[in-house]
Formats: sequence, C-alpha cells, structure tokens
Amino acid sequence: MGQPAAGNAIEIEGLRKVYAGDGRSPAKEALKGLDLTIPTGAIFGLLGPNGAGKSTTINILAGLVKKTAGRVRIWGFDQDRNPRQSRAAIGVMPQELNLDPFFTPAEALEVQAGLYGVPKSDRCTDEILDLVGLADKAGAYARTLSGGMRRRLLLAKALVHHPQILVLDEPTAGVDIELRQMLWRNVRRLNEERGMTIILTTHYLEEAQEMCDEIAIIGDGELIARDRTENLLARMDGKTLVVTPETPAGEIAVPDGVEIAHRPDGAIALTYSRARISASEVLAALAEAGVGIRDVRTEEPDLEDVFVSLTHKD
Ligand SMILES: Nc1ncnc2c1ncn2[C@@H]1O[C@H](COP(=O)(O)OP(=O)(O)OP(=O)(O)O)[C@@H](O)[C@H]1O
Repeated sequence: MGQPAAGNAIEIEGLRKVYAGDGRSPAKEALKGLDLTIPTGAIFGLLGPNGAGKSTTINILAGLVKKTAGRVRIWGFDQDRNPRQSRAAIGVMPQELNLDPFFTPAEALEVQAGLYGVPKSDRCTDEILDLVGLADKAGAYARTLSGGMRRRLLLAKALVHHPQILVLDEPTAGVDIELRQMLWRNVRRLNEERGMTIILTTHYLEEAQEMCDEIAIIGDGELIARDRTENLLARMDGKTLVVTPETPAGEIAVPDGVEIAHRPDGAIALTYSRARISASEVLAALAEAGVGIRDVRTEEPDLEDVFVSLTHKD
C-alpha cells in the first residue's frame, strides 16, 4: 500500500464515544467530538491526564471499541466503509499482558498472522522475534517468559501483518530502564528504516519530549493542544535563573513579574517571563541587594510545565 492521499496516516473527525450507564454508574461521554490528524511517518504522542480519553481513542482506532459518532480514516481507508483495509494498516501493542500461556512466541506470532490472513510466504516470524530480542525464546512457553519479554512479544504480535501504523499504549509502564531503552531503539528503527508511523501514549512526559516529533494533549474528551514538540515547549515563556550566592542571602527586592524562591541547598531560583524581563535586569536586582554570585545556571521549561499549565487551567 502506498501513501494515503492526504499525507495523513490517521484522520479523526468529530469522534464521540458515550459508554452506556448501568444501574451503578451513569452514562459517560468519554470523547466529545475529537478532531485529530496524525501525519504519515511521525512519532506522535497522545497525552492527557487519567480518564482523558486516550485509551478510548486508541481502542476505537484498533477496532476494539465501537464509536458513537464521528469519522475515522486509517491510512486513507474509512473505518466504516473499508473495515478490512483500515484494520490491516494498523498494529496495536496493548497495555495488558494478554497472552495465551500455552503458546510459544513463535506459535503466538503464527496464530496472529493467521488471524490477519497473512499468507505463509509473507510471514517473517524469525525476523520479528529477532527484532524484539526474543529469537532465543522462540520455543519457550509464554508462561515462562518474564514480564519484559511478554511486552516484547506483544510488540512482535502487533507487527506480524506488516502494518504501516504502529500504536503503543503505555508501552513502558512499569518497565525497567534497560527494556525501556530497547523498546525505544526498536521503535525508532521501525520509524526510520521502514517509515512506520508511530502513535504512543505515555505517562512519562520526559519520554514523550524525547521521542515524539508531534504531540496532542487531550483532556476530558477534547483536544486541548496539538503541535510539534518544540512549538509546545516554546509556548512556555517562563525561564528560571538559579543563583548560588557567595554567602547566604537575606531579603531581596526583585522587579515586578519575577518570582523568587529559596531552595533548600541555599540557591535562589528566580523565575520570570522572557517576554517581559531580561536576565541582566534580574541579575542587576541581585547586585543591588549586595548578593555576590558564586554560580548561576538556567532551567528551561519542559513538557511537564506545558502539560500542567494546559491541563490544570481551572
Ligand atoms: N468500558 C467503559 N465503560 C464505562 N466507562 C468507561 C469505559 N472505559 C472508559 N470509561 C470512562 O471513559 C473515560 C475515558 O477513559 P479512558 O480509559 O479512555 O481514559 P485514558 O485517557 O486512557 O485514561 P488513563 O490515563 O487513566 O488510562 C473515563 O472517565 C473512564 O472512566
């Protein structure tokens, strides 16, 4: 399959999902008309606080949850009109470790390939197991695999039908650093070498900042922000100068718009808006107060600051 016409791997328009209520809980509108496009070839982060609707969105893309209204196009195929093609274009690594304990990794991949109708000649079980570092476990029962190995097997399963789009739902939650780095190396390779579009959700904002070219932040079923990662970071105009004084500093009068905080290690943190005040004005205020400066460094805002400012407006 070539590129989708619009250059977008995913196009979501007016997506709504209402989970029906039951005797105990009322109906819940988890998505309130979400519009979102994800460009082909991106590593795209879908972020949001708990309950924002990330899993619902991903599960609709994966065909696991039925949408209430709206339109979803996957690789140019309308999910309702071309269900088979749209399903074939996407592979999903789920959050839960739902593996059959009696299959070996090699068998699990063969079964998955069968479910997707991949002809025997197009199957590359060994190559995929090698890619995720499970070649030496090809014949071991899934129940004997460690948690990390099971996650890698889930990634392998998502790849058997050669999808153009790979979706990773919280792939590194509760995973040690070594495995996390391995997963990311593999994902980067799939993106760079095969041009695979990657969509991921994560609670680790540092990870999203490092991995994702573009990010959408959703909150309460609606899109709050969507931009290239560097543009999102640039929205935070705040900057912090951290000054280590020669001798412990007392009261310091700072210009309007500068927030001052004394850190436990004796450093003074001065946060200000770059648009309103310059670093030299901030430092001049310290000189005026007779504070000698032993060391000074800056702290840039990170995705965490952007996330907090966008999702905690109220
Ligand atoms: N099967 C369901 N039945 C009823 N309500 C549901 C169901 N699944 C999710 N919800 C509700 O829909 C809302 C969105 O949930 P969703 O799991 O999509 O959020 P999320 O952004 O993935 O959250 P998290 O970060 O906690 O995984 C929540 O209020 C949740 O309680």
